[in-house]
Amino acid sequence: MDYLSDERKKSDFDVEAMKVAWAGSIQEFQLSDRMAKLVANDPVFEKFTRPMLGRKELLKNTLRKSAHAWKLIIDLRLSEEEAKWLRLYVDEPAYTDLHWGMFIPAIEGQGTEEQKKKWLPLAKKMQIIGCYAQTELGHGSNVQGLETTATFDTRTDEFIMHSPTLTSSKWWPGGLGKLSTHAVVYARLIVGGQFHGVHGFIVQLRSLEDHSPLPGITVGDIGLKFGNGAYNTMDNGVLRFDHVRIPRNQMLMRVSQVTKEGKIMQSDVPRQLIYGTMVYVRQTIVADASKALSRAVCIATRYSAVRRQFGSRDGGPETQVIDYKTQQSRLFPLLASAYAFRFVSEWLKSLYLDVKQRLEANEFSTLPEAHACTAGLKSLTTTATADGIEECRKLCGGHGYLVSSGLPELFAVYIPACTYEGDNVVLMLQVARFLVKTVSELGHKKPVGTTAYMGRVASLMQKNSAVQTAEGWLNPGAVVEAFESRAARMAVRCAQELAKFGNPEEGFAELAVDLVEVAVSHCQLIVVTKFFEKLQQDIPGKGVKESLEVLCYVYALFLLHKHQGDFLATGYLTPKQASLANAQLRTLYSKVRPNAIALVDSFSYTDHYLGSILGRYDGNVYPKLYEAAWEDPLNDSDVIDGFHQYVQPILKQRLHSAKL
Ligand SMILES: CCCCCCCCCCCCCCCCCC(=O)SCCNC(=O)CCNC(=O)[C@H](O)C(C)(C)COP(=O)(O)OP(=O)(O)OC[C@H]1O[C@@H](n2cnc3c(N)ncnc32)[C@H](O)[C@@H]1OP(=O)(O)O
Ligand SMILES: Cc1cc2nc3c(=O)[nH]c(=O)nc-3n(C[C@H](O)[C@H](O)[C@H](O)COP(=O)(O)OP(=O)(O)OC[C@H]3O[C@@H](n4cnc5c(N)ncnc54)[C@H](O)[C@@H]3O)c2cc1C
Repeated sequence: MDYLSDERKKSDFDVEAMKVAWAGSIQEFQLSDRMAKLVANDPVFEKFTRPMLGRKELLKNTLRKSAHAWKLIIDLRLSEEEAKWLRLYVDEPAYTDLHWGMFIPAIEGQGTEEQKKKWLPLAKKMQIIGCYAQTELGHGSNVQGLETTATFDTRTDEFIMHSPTLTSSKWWPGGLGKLSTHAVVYARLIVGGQFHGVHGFIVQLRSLEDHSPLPGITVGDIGLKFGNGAYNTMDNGVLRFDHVRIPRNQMLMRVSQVTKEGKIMQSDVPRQLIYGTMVYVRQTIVADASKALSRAVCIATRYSAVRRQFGSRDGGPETQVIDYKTQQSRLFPLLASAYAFRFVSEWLKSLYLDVKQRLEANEFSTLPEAHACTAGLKSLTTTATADGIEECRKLCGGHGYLVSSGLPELFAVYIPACTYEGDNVVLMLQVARFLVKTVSELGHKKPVGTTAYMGRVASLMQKNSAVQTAEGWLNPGAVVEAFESRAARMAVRCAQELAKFGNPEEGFAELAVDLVEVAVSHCQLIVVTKFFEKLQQDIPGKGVKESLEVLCYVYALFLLHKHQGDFLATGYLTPKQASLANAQLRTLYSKVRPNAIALVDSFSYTDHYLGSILGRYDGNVYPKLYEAAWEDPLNDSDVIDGFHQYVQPILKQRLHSAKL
């Protein structure tokens, strides 16, 4: 029985067409759908018991799933795209993520043609397993502060990899702890006693015969992480080198080369390319944010339609909690954010592919913008998603706290995204630097791309909002101009404050909090703009574009309401205009309400992928929750192990003293 069928009948758009809009194209939808079903129907990929497994059992289970996934990739001759979808739906972090997601891209981006020819075939056939060993016990954010050394020995034509201090121990790399045979290790290049910056080196860590660590290498797992199951399926590791020698040609040499004689040769490739793998991964993390948030929102929306509380005076049905305005004001902006992040990630992927092509042709002019966009959007979307998943847990009341709701594990697995691949504050400060530089160059350099609006800074500083009515806010021009003016005014004001400092670095440190706010406002502008640009495209299907339009306004006006202090303080909006935006937001929530279930159905998630009793497609929540309780190992027997030893004596003592 479908307990949500009445809800599904309320929607006024074509859900199948929306599924295609969400996926990006019919081909992408079919591909994703095929992989989702393949995983859901395969018992090896069962995941309900995962949070109850001990660490060793858990990791072994992950290895079994990874091996099975690899066998499917080979046997079914899956394409790279299909393999990515398969990985998504298997839904379990594993050492293979870092192998495919960072080790291989690092070699592709920073290796010479010769190096790529040697290492990539081995890696792509998984004849070696690699990880990305950058972070150390003492430094993660400050990459230039890494302490591991790679000292060139001209006599033997080798680098000596060494960990000179405790804090130089590599710490955190996924896949390093127990599985990797190789790593791209980031270390200080020392030639002729001189430091020449941090570079990547391919280092073999374990024997390809018996997997034991090679001489001079100490390697292991760093221990349990937050939550049950969750990211504990990953062997994040610690690694130390004791004067380990590697051949010279294992330094990744696309950016700088070291000759046999110990000469450093700089190519015309900018140094920043050493950070290139991070640009790639940050871009994929934005896409992952929309997936994680949409998943949490799907659970919370379906459950909010099933759950009833209060409101019945005559014995009739109580109110569905989704009908409370407060519930809508917390849930619908998250639903809109999931769609907004999906579309901005689509745009970011195209920006990245363009930059990648240019980099391959040694054209580097767009790298700074790509860095600012990937860093900023990674930071913005992961922060909102982590907070959003927790909000979804609260939207599900007490039952949201049960592991069977799927939300605790989703939260635990997701939150490190705010830290890995760059701490979110550190990344926003990178965006701020880029914006300050853009403002300082306005006189002689025309800003392009996502900062093009800065070119109209004079008019953005003068013109105020013309909105007079709540309906006036349903105008893309009015909304985008509001976000542009806020971002431009905040950036200019910050640049003026910075100019008061004699030492710019001192000013940057002192004004860091304001600078982060400027960066956030710029990134929100990007997301809002890209959502409106998406709506300019041909989006087929009855009512699909109209529903997306409503979500786009919800996203933008929710942000405007949340940050109205900025809009008011910059003088672009009057308090009346801000309250008109809020009134419009309430109207928009009423428009979302009948479509809410259909909008989450459009994600096309299987019950397996959602992994949530509260988010079941059929809404059959209560019987399934009740059933699941009895499957808990504690309910295997009526009297629990330990009772006779530890509890009964206390009870008996009470009986004894009661008699007294
Ligand atoms: C087939 C199967 C498929 C399977 C698929 C599986 C998919 C799985 C996906 C992968 C899963 C991933 C799981 C996550 C794992 C986490 C891994 C990590 O955390 S790894 C560890 C991650 N660790 C971190 O993220 C560390 C974070 N820290 C950093 O990135 C840096 O230290 C820093 C940026 C903060 C400072 O840098 P620093 O050099 O000290 O100082 P400055 O600030 O002065 O910058 C100098 C100049 O460089 C510029 N620039 C900077 N960055 C970039 C860039 N990326 N680019 C370009 N440019 C960049 C900057 O703009 C400036 O330019 P200019 O003004 O001179 O023109
Ligand atoms: C689950 C997980 C997986 C990971 N996987 C890998 C991996 O595969 N490979 C790898 O190399 N690394 C990996 N990492 C490490 C990760 O990339 C780093 O933890 C991350 O870059 C943050 O660096 P940090 O730990 O040094 O934080 P810190 O920089 O020490 O951050 C601590 C606090 O200081 C603040 N802070 C730091 N610098 C500044 C500044 N300049 N201005 C203002 N505030 C600042 C931060 O905002 C934060 O609040 C992983 C981490 C996690 C949690």
